[in-house]
Amino acid sequence: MVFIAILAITPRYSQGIGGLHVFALVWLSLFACLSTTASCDLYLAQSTIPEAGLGVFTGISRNPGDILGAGDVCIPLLDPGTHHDDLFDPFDDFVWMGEDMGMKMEIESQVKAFCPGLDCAINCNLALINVEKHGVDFDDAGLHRSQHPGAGATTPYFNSTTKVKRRLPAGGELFKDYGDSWFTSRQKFDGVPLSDDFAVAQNLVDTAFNLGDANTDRLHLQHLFEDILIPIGEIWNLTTLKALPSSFDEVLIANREDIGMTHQPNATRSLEWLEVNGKCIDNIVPGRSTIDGAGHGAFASRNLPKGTVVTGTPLHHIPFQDEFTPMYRVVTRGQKQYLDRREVAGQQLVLNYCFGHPQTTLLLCPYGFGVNYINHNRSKANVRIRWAQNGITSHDESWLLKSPSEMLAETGAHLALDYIATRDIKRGEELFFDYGEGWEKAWYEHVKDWQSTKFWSSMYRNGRDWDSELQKLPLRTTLEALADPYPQTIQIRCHSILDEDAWTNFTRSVFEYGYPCEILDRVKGEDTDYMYTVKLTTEPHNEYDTEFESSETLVVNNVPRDAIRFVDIPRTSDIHLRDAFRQFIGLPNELMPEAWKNLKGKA
Ligand SMILES: C[S@@+](CC[C@H](N)C(=O)[O-])C[C@H]1O[C@@H](n2cnc3c(N)ncnc32)[C@H](O)[C@@H]1O
Repeated sequence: MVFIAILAITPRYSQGIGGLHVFALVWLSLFACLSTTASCDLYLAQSTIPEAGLGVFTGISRNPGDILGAGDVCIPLLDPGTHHDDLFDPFDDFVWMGEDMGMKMEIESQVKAFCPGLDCAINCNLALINVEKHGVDFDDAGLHRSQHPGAGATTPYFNSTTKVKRRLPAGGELFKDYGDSWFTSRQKFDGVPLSDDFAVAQNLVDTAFNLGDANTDRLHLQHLFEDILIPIGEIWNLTTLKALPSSFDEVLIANREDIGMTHQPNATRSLEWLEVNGKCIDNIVPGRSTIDGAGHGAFASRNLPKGTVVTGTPLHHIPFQDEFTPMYRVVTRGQKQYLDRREVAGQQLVLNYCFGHPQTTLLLCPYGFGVNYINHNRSKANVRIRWAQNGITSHDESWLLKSPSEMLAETGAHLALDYIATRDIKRGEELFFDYGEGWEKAWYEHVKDWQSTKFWSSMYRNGRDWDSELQKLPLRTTLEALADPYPQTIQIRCHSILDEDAWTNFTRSVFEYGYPCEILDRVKGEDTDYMYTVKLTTEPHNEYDTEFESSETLVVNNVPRDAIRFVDIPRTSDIHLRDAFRQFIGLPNELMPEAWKNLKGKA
């Protein structure tokens, strides 16, 4: 997403071929790619949008509804704007609202979601949105805080997938909608057409064609577009005019299909080009690790002969780790909570997913596909890492000569790693690499220290587990809960659609949160489940929710159980555990450049 859409300067394909032929040629050339067998279903390669960095391409044609990608992790970044100095945020252009990834209840303030893989690498082209976010699952991989030293050390938000919205030819670049505000909030995109501009331009094309018989009036139409509207668009800096097709051939395509299709040729690369210049990114599927307590792991999706580049990953650079990963203590004064910046209470979970080295302050966080699932195992290691080839997947060798301070000025990916199979790997085998001696030592020490405290939390269950376990039991009223309370880590929330005649049930998706509510009463009909009377407190206007200006209390009757759910209280989930394991992955000594060693002699 430093990978950016710069629609205004996207070059158009050449003009001057007869309209209908152009249309046929477009599709012929797009689907000619199909005759070549792709060895890979998804590639990472230079975007077709100029200056937009990397992009993701499909190796096969896709239809609406197809699910792409094996599903990557999503890592919560807790209140990052508060915990770290705002001077440098390497993740800024690469994160989603935590709320959209099911993370809203992690803390009461802002949570952002760092979702490597497709979520990080797909660019936005507002004229040709062809994919959308499909969903994230929640699964703590069976790591219970009373039994596993690994509880809270891995993200439970995983399997983040992407769905196809419109037909894609083999070789087509994927584009997701970042929303108009992503463009309007960045000065460099001033004058870029927004989604409404494309809608109006499409309407203009369709209206012009509807004015008369397209065959008899064709010359008039051609004149209208070529001699009037397109030149006016070049003179006047109107975004709607810029959204119009740039030739009459394209107008014909826009009328026959839609404006998006006029952008498809420029957004498509040949499979031969992708094989040479891209990196295959679908060799990995996630699953529960075969290592007890390690959470999820990465598995080979196909046989991978020794020497195969299993995957490649660009890296976010954090020049000074201490300015990004520490989390400060939260102090409560009256009704308000403050961060005490004098006391570091822990580290952001993302640390466990990044590479570091004791001799440098630099942290490198991979956002490639599936790489964040690969666990440590020295004896069973079947992949190793090496620097990517210069110029491929954003790797710039000159960055191996820069000091961490010199990296401060720039965000975006400038370094990249390849993961190489060190032996033949069979489809379905778990992938491992060596995180290094430092990591292993830290892990064993953590396991040793952790064991003494494991009994205190044996009763803990997260809100989602409570919700499904108590699904069939009547909910306790507030009075009953005084005598028989629910655990202090959970709260009850009711669906936010308040119309009593149309109660909307929670779908159990991770994205719905509702409002805090109390159960005042319940009644059971003869043939019906319990219905509840609830007191619901709407949440005041905040950046996510514009419905209520201030908090209101409402009593609602006849609320079904499916419109009520248990949710974690903020800051109580496993990732907030004080003794959760935090340790970066060791960058091997042989990959560690001298220029980065700003802690040499101090460590
Ligand atoms: C890059 S993540 C690997 C993916 C992770 N297992 C997950 O579920 O998201 C690194 C973290 O995985 C866990 N891990 C990796 N290898 C492990 C091992 N051999 N034993 C225990 N935990 C391991 C640790 O919590 C580590 O900090």
